[in-house]
Amino acid sequence: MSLMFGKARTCNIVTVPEHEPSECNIVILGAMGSGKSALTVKFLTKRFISEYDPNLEDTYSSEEVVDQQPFIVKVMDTADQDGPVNCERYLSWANAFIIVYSIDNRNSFQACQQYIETVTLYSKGLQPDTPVILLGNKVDMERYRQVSKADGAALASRFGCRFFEVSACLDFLSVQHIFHEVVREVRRETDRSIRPLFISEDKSAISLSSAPPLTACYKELPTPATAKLVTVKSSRAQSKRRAPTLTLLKGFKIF
Ligand SMILES: Nc1nc2c(ncn2[C@@H]2O[C@H](COP(=O)(O)OP(=O)(O)OP(=O)(O)O)[C@@H](O)[C@H]2O)c(=O)[nH]1
Repeated sequence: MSLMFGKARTCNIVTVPEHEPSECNIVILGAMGSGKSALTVKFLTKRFISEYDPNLEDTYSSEEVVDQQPFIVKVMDTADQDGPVNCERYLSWANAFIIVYSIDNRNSFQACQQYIETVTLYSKGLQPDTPVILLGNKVDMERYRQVSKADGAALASRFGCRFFEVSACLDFLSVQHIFHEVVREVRRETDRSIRPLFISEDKSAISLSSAPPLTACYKELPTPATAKLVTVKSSRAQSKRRAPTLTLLKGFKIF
């Protein structure tokens, strides 16, 4: 078991028995209203939510197949109210971060910088590296765009992050593609950190290409709610919104 809090991250690299999926913990960060929950639910259920409980924060789990390899993807949909505070709960748990802003809200973009700085500072020097993906959401709101694609790309490149734009309310495959790209990044980083080149006696380099599949670093807490059929285990507060909607999966109200 590795520690949940504190900077010293123990990397439990374990050999995965054949047929057992690897695990990948993804944390979604960003300003309130940027679309973190909508993206999470779209990925898990292929559906777009337009009303939700902004105080809910939980972790969901979904079985995914990425490049013919099974993964258990755990997604923590965070609910920070005022930027990155009390980040310990996710920093040491994450294998990757998706930092979301809304392209029609400049403030949400500015908030991303703080998140990127926080997570990159934390991850500096850790092995494997923790990929960070910057994601401009709500491209369906092009008319109201306040953050150009070039601005998004520039911020991402400043911190060495991948960058995408998407809409949680448009096609599912684009959203799924981003989550799968995150899994690929994590797998690449994990492979890079656990498959060093060995110099044999005759000085020729051989890689461990025949090594069995290995998991990403998986930290045991927090316990995820099981998803695909998502369940929500906890609420930090009662919902502020009381629209007459079908309440499905507890927190998420899907029209
Ligand atoms: N037009 C449009 N609206 C979106 C999109 N994604 C989310 N929304 C809407 O934006 C609002 C905020 O979305 P959420 O997913 O709840 O945002 P959040 O980042 O989880 O917000 P907090 O829980 O408050 O941190 C909701 O009204 C959503 O319906 C999108 O891609 N396009």
